[in-house]
Amino acid sequence: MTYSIKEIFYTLQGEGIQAGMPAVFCRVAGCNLWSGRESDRSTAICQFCDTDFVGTDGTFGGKFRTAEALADAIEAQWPKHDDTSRLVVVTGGEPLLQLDGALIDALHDRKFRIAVETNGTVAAPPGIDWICVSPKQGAPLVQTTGNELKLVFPQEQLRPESLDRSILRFDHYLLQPMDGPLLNDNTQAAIRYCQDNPQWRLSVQTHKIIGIR
Ligand SMILES: C[S@@+](CC[C@H](N)C(=O)[O-])C[C@H]1O[C@@H](n2cnc3c(N)ncnc32)[C@H](O)[C@@H]1O
Ligand SMILES: Nc1nc2[nH]cc(C(=O)O)c2c(=O)[nH]1
Ligand code: SF4
Ligand SMILES: [Mg+2]
Repeated sequence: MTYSIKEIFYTLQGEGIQAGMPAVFCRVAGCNLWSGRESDRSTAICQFCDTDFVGTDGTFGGKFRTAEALADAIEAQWPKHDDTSRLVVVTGGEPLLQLDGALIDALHDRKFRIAVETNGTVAAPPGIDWICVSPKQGAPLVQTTGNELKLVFPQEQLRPESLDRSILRFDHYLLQPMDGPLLNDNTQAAIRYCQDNPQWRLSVQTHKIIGIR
C-alpha cells in the first residue's frame, strides 16, 4: 500500500500522559471527519481541528510506496546513537486509515515503540504499543480500549459524564482544553471539572506553550 504522509518531525510529545517524551511524529494526510479545507469546516463532523493534514508537502512528507521506505524515513529522524528508547507517534489526520500491519512490523523491526493519536472511529490493528483515543461528538466510537482517552473539552454533545464508562477500558482519562478563541475559558473549565471529578486529569498542549512543534 502507498502511504500518504504530510510530515515527519522529531519533537517531544506535547500532550497526554506521555508529555515530555522525545518522539518522531509521523502525520498522515487525510481524515474521515473533515476534508481539511477551511471552506468545509462549518459542515464537518469535527470542527475544532488545530492541524493542517492536507497533502504531502510538509517536512519530509511525501508518498511512500512501501512500509520499509516509510519506516526508514522515520528512523532517519532518531538520534543515531540511541536504539533503546525509540518512540514514534503516528497521528494525522486520522492515522488508523493508513497504519497497517506491514508498517507496524517495519517500525518494530527498527526497535520503535509505536503510539497513535486516533479519533477512535476506526478499529486499531493489533501490535500498537500505545493507543490514545480522542472521541469526537457526532462520530461513532469504535475503538473503546486503549492506554489513554483524551477528550477535547468542552464538546457540547459529548460531555465527560455522558461517556459510557462501562464499555470503556482505558488506563487514563484526560480532558484537553479546546484550543481556539476560548482557550483560556476552556482551560479554567477543564481545571474545575478535573478537581470536581478526580478520575479525570488535565492534558495541556505543552508544545504550544514551550514553542516546539
Ligand atoms: C489533530 S488530531 C489527529 C489525530 C486524530 N485524528 C484525533 O483526532 O485524535 C491530534 C490531537 O489533537 C487534538 N485536537 C485537535 N484539535 C484540537 C483543539 N482545537 N484543541 C485541543 N486539542 C485538539 C485531537 O483531539 C487529538 O487528540
Ligand atoms: N509536540 C507535539 N505533540 C503532539 N501530541 C499530539 C499531537 C498531534 O498533533 O497529534 C502533537 C503535535 O502536533 N506536536
Ligand atoms: S478527527 Fe482529528 S485530524 Fe480529523 S479533523 Fe478532528 S482533530 Fe483533526
Ligand atoms: Mg497537534
